[in-house]
Amino acid sequence: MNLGGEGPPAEALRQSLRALESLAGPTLLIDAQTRVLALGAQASALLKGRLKPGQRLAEAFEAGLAEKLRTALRAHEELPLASLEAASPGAPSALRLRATDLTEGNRSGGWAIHLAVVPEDSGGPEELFHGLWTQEPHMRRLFRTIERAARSGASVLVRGESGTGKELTAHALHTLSSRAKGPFRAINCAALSPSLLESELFGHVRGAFTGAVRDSPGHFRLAGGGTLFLDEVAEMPLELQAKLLRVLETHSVIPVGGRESISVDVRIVAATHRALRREVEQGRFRADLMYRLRVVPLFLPSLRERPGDILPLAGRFLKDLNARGGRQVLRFAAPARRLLQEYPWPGNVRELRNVMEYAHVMGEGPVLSEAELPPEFHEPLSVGLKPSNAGDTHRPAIGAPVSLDDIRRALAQTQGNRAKAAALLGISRITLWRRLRQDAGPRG
Ligand SMILES: Nc1ncnc2c1ncn2[C@@H]1O[C@H](COP(=O)(O)OP(=O)(O)OP(=O)(O)O)[C@@H](O)[C@H]1O
Repeated sequence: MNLGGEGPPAEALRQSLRALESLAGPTLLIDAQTRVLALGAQASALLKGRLKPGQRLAEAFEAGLAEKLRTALRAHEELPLASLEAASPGAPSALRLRATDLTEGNRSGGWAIHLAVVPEDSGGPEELFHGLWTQEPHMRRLFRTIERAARSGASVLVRGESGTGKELTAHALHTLSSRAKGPFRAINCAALSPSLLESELFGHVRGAFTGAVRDSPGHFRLAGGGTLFLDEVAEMPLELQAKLLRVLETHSVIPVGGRESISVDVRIVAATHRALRREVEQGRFRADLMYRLRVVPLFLPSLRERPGDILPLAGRFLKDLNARGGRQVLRFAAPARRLLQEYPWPGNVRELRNVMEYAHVMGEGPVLSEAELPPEFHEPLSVGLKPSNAGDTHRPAIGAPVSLDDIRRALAQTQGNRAKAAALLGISRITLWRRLRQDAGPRG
């Protein structure tokens, strides 16, 4: 086994792998080029010796899976980043892969890949948990983690793409906590200008700025005894991050324009679609605040990563729509099922609900056909919505000009929400607005 000159001694590595396997199950380590560095005994047995150190993943798995895996690995997630299912050749079951990025700073460390066998029919028992429905075992395990985190009272950071249920999760954490009788307040840090966000969060005193005609308590005080949900926390400007950290450390706020600090008793649940660790590395987020917020990190998988949930969830939304009267949809036509299953769902469950509403209204009769699905289902993937992978694939390189196409894609992905689209692209709302106006200019 050649691990290169700098690697750990083979025996130490074998021991680490043994330990890893006893904690996380079958595990293998690969380098940045997806070449296998080492396999644990469990992984080796599971793969029936098909994969050997030195081999690339593509040599052991069918081409489609190797490509999917590479795409997921390139996305550079900090937590279990992808569950990829594929028929493992020669076996009646499917293999699920979860990868953890081992990169430290600029030094690419490759990935640890954890393997699990899932039965061909992975549809396990279903569960509806505080508005979140699933039949995916991984999601059900997440629900148990939410229950435990709720009881602990620790700060929770929820990570997931738009529409994956971050706010529902925050609400569940509140409802299941000892603060359930207190208020639940939510604020979207991407939707407000920095000064408005500051006064909305921390409050202001009368006369603090033009228009401040009376004192305002701010969300921290309004959420007293309860939970404050800070959505899209990564979009918070650095100076406000410093102020937020101070509030969390001192348990007190000083309203804008005020002198007195006022004590507050609030549990924070924060959410973001970004990898906070990467934001910290790039100087956009304070490391001390990240550690403060992510005492318990929770990762909500995208709908693409739990394809078994797509059709049952679509069916549930249709049932709700049928119950309103009017059209009664009883089943999907086979091509519609296929399109729903293959679509990348950049807007996740929220988008699925909207698509079902559209189709329910647009069509007639008991069978929902592919023609009733919205236009994006009939465009080639290259011009339609691509999987967003936490939105970051649509973010142009820093300093690169943002094209109108980038803006259109981001707007489609955020269902027309300009603040979120601008945040996704890493530009200000004003720049986004100007760019759209420039485009509209010649036409009127
Ligand atoms: N697992 C799920 N089961 C049923 N409905 C879901 C599920 N996940 C999300 N939804 C639906 O999607 C909607 C959006 O959920 P939520 O607001 O929690 O997402 P979010 O991740 O906070 O989105 P955003 O980041 O865009 O604010 C919910 O109102 C609900 O209808």
